[in-house]
Amino acid sequence: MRYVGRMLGVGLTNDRPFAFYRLNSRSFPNRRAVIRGNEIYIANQTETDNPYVSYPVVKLLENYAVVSNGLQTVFIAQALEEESPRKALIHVLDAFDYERDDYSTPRIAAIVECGKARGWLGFVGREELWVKAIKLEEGKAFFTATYNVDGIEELELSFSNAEELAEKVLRLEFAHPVLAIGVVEKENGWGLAISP
Ligand SMILES: NC(=O)c1ncn([C@@H]2O[C@H](COP(=O)(O)O)[C@@H](O)[C@H]2O)c1NC=O
Repeated sequence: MRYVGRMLGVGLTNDRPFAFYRLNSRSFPNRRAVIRGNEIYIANQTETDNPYVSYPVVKLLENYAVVSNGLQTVFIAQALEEESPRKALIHVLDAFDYERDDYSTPRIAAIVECGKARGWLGFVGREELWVKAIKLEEGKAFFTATYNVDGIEELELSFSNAEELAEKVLRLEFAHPVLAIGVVEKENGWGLAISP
């Protein structure tokens, strides 16, 4: 089974944008996701000095939802107060750059906007930095990942709420699943769910 490390995506269902995150991990499988107000944190449960395994993974703003695999989540959210999603991703991913670990693990990020059939994905690795605005299509998701995904891939996803999205994402066939998070635009804001 393919190992993609951390993966995140954006999509559209029932005319509303959604985003998801799936944490796959070979080295640090003992992790939890914790909702605190309008943010979700990944908390590693074992003793380590690795600085990359506990981090804010989701931040919700009134009009945007930001998802990423590291500390950049909060900086992207902050940049969105002044800049477009495209500029926010370019500036923050360029500033943070890839992780200085044994794998030069890329930093990845996604943004969706309330009421818009548009999403943004970004990636910074050792060899490349890219940001793409994506026209979302009903029933489809577009995702990227830290390892073994070339750019952006598509998959079919249909669900009726954030819980079901998180469950379906966790069932996708990629190796070493730990947890999944669903973020869905609702009538009055964002819905969040974590699986398991
Ligand atoms: N964000 C994360 O959840 C995360 N988990 C692991 N990493 C980094 O990636 C390295 C490889 O981890 P793994 O073997 O679990 O794929 C880890 O040593 C760590 O530096 C992460 N950094 C980026 O994805």
